[in-house]
Amino acid sequence: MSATRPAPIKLSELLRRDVAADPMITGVTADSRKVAPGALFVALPGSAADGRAFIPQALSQGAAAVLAPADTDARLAPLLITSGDVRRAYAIAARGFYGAQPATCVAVTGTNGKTSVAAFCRQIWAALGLHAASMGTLGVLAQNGNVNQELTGPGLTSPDAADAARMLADLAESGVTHLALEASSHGIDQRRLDGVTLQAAAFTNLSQDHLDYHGDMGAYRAAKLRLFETLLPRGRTAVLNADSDAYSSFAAASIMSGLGVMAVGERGRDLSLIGRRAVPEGQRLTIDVRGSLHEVLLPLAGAFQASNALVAAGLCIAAGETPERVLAGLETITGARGRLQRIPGSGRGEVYVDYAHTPDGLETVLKALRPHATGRLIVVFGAGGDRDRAKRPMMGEIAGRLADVAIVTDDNPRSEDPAAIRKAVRAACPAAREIGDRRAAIREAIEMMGDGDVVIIAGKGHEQGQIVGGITHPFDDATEAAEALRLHA
Ligand SMILES: CC(=O)N[C@H]1[C@@H](OP(=O)(O)OP(=O)(O)OC[C@H]2O[C@@H](n3ccc(=O)[nH]c3=O)[C@H](O)[C@@H]2O)O[C@H](CO)[C@@H](O)[C@@H]1O[C@H](C)C(=O)N[C@@H](C)C(=O)N[C@H](CCC(=O)O)C(=O)O
Ligand SMILES: Nc1ncnc2c1ncn2[C@@H]1O[C@H](COP(=O)(O)OP(=O)(O)OP(=O)(O)O)[C@@H](O)[C@H]1O
Ligand SMILES: N[C@H](CCC[C@H](N)C(=O)O)C(=O)O
Ligand SMILES: [Mg+2]
Repeated sequence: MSATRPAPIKLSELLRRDVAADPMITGVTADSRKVAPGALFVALPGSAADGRAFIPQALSQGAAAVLAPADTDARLAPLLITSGDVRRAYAIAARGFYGAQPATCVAVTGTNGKTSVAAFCRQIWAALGLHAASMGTLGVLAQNGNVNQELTGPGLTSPDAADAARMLADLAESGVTHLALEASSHGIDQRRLDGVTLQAAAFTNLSQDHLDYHGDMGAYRAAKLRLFETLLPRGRTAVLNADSDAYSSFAAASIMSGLGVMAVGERGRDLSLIGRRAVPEGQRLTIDVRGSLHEVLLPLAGAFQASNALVAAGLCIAAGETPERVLAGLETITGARGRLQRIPGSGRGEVYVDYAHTPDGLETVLKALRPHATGRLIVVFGAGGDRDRAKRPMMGEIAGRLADVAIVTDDNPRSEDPAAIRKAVRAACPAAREIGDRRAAIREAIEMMGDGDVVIIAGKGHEQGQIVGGITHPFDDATEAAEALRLHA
């Protein structure tokens, strides 16, 4: 991606407050290793380290000023500015420094479906002739007509605030006018997107994930609600999936925050899904847009993709496009990489790679594929290390109940003992097979696949590595599945 080099700006202008001295600031970063002369270093207390420990390093590398939490010792830096919400101050300063952003930015939050919704928005806008982009788990993808460009590769779902501000400025400079961002609960909680001006925001669903970070579902929901309560300016539109159990709390919070609510889904009153029929090319949707009926051929399978499609359509409408044009755009979309991705190459059954890594995601994808299996439904899955442990038996129970054959394998054990993770998963599906080596597990599933069987390889989707200890070993489910299909042709 082209590196935007904004002009230096006075510290007082950047922070919009009086300061003891007013140097010209040449960069904004929360990482001491990236400090260049003239930078504003933002010292953030984090989960693994306290950024204040790196103030001496930042100063020695030429930091012109330091922004830090309110309780920071003033003697730590010659020019120290404090803030009661230093992460928010960081995001706003980064935005101020980099300046530009695409004119229309929308954000989507929810446990599952963010990547899909962001990808759908980008494609709908591109189908309407707009220069569009998406930013999230798959990186930054830009689309202008039929030209697709991967500007950055997969990384955090919501990037660090300074990275996000720089990428938004780069996108604006390259002519992108419409951007859909994924807002992860970590990202919202850590204020990574507080500098982005949003035209609309959406919510897909809320189910269990990330309790290792948030502690309980109330705190997890509160993080997601912050997108509507704090980040989306009053008067704008919250696009909410009315089929989610959490809909009413998101609708109430949005109304209390002075937002308009666009309710979408089978129970949605604004974009209402009144009919859905599977066809070989995907599914035919009948959508009621405030009294006018529209037929849409969505070229994707699965009820959850219809739900994501409605949320994406709602966002594009809330951001200014007409329903007719947006619904026509839906007919052109393709699925996001690694989300219910069909791997070609078998005359016997069907093989899919999918990113289901939560209980609800796994249940949803198994239910979506069941109608495709005239034979058995075979699932290969695991659970991530250093992540929410309560998910493990829940995912095991779901696989045991909804699949005919479940194979428990490894999915990024990280610092944990892989066998212990598999044991926790299998506690709820004792009949499952256990094959720790993911390649062997995939080969076993494909070897046993017979006519009419469907194999689903869940959990890693687009990921290109298996993280064991601190090492990422190259690994790609789609490549492995294709190779296994070749071996067992
Ligand atoms: C728990 C978590 O979210 N951590 C993220 C967070 O780290 P942190 O603030 O806790 O940072 P830390 O490592 O404790 O360090 C504190 C501060 O010291 C600074 N530092 C550190 C070392 C040094 O030498 N110099 C220095 O200045 C760091 O830059 C940081 O500002 O901020 C960092 C910078 O933005 C992130 O890289 C880091 O992501 C870690 C690697 C991570 O794995 N995050 C995952 C859990 C995550 O955020 N996932 C979400 C959700 C995915 C989903 O949707 O399911 C995502 O948005 O991707
Ligand atoms: N609306 C939905 N409801 C339930 N499950 C879904 C939905 N959309 C997608 N999924 C499942 O969740 C998986 C992840 O989908 P997607 O990547 O779009 O979600 P995400 O919210 O971006 O995830 P992450 O938090 O990891 O970024 C999919 O592969 C699918 O199995
Ligand atoms: N954004 C999610 C992705 C999980 C993907 C799965 N493969 C795993 O490693 O658990 C997380 O970081 O929790
Ligand atoms: Mg995502």
